[in-house]
Amino acid sequence: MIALHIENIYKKYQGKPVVVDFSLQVAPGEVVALIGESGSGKSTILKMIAGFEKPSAGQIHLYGKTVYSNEIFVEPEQRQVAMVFPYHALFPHLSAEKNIAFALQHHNRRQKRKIVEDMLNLVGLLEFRKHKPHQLSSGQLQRISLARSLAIKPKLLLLDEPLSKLDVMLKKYMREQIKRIIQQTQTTAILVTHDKEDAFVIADKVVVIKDGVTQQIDTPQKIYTTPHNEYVAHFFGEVNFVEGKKSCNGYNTPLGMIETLPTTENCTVLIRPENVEITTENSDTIPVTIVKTVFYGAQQELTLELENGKKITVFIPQQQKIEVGEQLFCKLNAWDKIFER
Ligand SMILES: Nc1ncnc2c1ncn2[C@@H]1O[C@H](COP(=O)(O)OP(=O)(O)OP(=O)(O)O)[C@@H](O)[C@H]1O
Repeated sequence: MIALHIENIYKKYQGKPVVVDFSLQVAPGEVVALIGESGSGKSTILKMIAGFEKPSAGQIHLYGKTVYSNEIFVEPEQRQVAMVFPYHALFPHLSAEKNIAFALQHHNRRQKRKIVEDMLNLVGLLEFRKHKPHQLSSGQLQRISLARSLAIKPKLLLLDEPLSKLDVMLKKYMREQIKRIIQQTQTTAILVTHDKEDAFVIADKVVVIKDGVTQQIDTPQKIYTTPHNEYVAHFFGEVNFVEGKKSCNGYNTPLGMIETLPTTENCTVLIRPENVEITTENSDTIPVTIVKTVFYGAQQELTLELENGKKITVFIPQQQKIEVGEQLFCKLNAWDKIFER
């Protein structure tokens, strides 16, 4: 059984395509993150799943039932889909428990009390049940909002940038809380984010979108280690690209020989900053000049200039003392991916 099956949906606004031939299958209990730059069409996809927007073409099925096609449009309230927004959107005059109970219009009092208590326990806020929104912190508000969405046992939970308004420390904590709560309730969920850590920590599967077009659908590990293209590689952190030319036992690059079986004349090699080492050793190494250093706490980021003028970014431990202007050497410890051309 597939929980959510999206087939080739398109969306245009004023003639401009914002979602192009988007397809996705989500298994029950799976958590999928849609990630992309601002304006890439993520929220539009979420709105089409919820039924707040109609696709220009394509089909959407929820647990085998078609909720959108040329002939069919199931209203949002009939889809059993819940949505969590970055702004918690709780009623300010109602307590936490009443906000959660509000979603449970079709239950009797006893059922309501039980579900509300279960939900407050789930999000770890039972003792705050009588608090009104203004008496709760941002993280607590977001957890109550999640509890309210989950109270109706939705077939699908849609999370639109739920952590974007939180500070860094709270974001990290809430990421883990959301993951735990979703796992514990075995909820099928789609998360929209532009933060790679949200996607990597919370999701089982990540969809990278650029200008409405899917670039890759994969596990977080595969997205990071085997990106389909240079855009995906770039999106998930600092990367270097160097040009390679075919030679008898690999590709020749400005960072040395990459030993592999060359299949094309030219290639671009993806090298992550952690795979380049700085050394004073001048044999089997490449001479470089340090042109920039940036302190990031546990590590520092260096910009190196090769003899041909090409600049490379590397990360080194904070303890290694290196100054701008120093002439040193670098060594390639590993390469990440070859894009053949
Ligand atoms: N109702 C609308 N009418 C016209 N254009 C719209 C409408 N809603 C969204 N758009 C446009 O569609 C494109 C995709 O918007 P969308 O909100 O889906 O992107 P997003 O990836 O979610 O961005 P963000 O991360 O900033 O929320 C944008 O160019 C946006 O301006």
